Amino acid sequence: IDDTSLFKYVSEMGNCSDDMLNLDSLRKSLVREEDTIIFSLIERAKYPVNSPLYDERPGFSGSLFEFFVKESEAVQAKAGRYLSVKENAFFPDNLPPSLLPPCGSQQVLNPRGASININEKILNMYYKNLLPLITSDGDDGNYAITADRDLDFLQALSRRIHLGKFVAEIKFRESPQDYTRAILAQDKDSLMKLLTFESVEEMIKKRVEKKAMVFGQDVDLNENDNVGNYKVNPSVVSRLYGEWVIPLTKFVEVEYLLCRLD
Ligand SMILES: C=C(O[C@@H]1C=C(C(=O)O)C=C[C@H]1O)C(=O)O
Repeated sequence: IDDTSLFKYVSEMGNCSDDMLNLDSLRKSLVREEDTIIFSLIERAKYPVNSPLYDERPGFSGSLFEFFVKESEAVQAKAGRYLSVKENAFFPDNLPPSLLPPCGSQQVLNPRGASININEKILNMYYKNLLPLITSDGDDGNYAITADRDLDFLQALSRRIHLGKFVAEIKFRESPQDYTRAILAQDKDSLMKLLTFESVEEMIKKRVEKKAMVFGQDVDLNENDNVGNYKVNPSVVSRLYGEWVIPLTKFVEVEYLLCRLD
């Protein structure tokens, strides 16, 4: 197979509607995900760290948190959540099948790339880096509701980060020649350079900080009473994006591109 037919093959593979594969409209979805992420972060931060939730417990084959997530994901799998290529389970092994049939939507992604799931990485980052940053010390015993808030937040993070697959697909289709060269060489550094837009990243970090100020302020009827009182520290939200959300999205983009020609 020569280069020209390879480009033709890969550009035609998985045709789909224009707005699914348009960088501007996909970036609008990423902006909307920011709201979900910040609101769910505020909700989780309402509770202290509640660390016994994450400790191994006899009778649970793991922690109470793992039990909560696995059971919740089993219900959601039956209701068809994971039929969507945008949704990835945290514990994908042994999930029950969906009780609903697949909706027959078009596969726009490379099938191997579509199955990338970095939730284990996201979960490790959550335990190690995020929880200590966003929660206060302490244990108020509200484990089930805390686990529920954790899961909402984690699902929002995971959805945003895995949208990197679609971003990568669009970028590939926009410049197949440049990407194909780097993919054939399996050159991660070049792929990272090609897909990075620093000005977009800077704008995002500023915007999420501003959103955290707006969403996290106390609202009452006296003007200017609550300036500077935020439910989560806005600079933590900017850090969340700069150190984890954006790098992990780009990690997914690179992983997707590496197998785009398989
Ligand atoms: C997601 C994109 O790719 C990269 C990752 C970004 C992000 O995670 O927000 C932003 C810009 C790019 O460096 C994009 O181009 O929109």
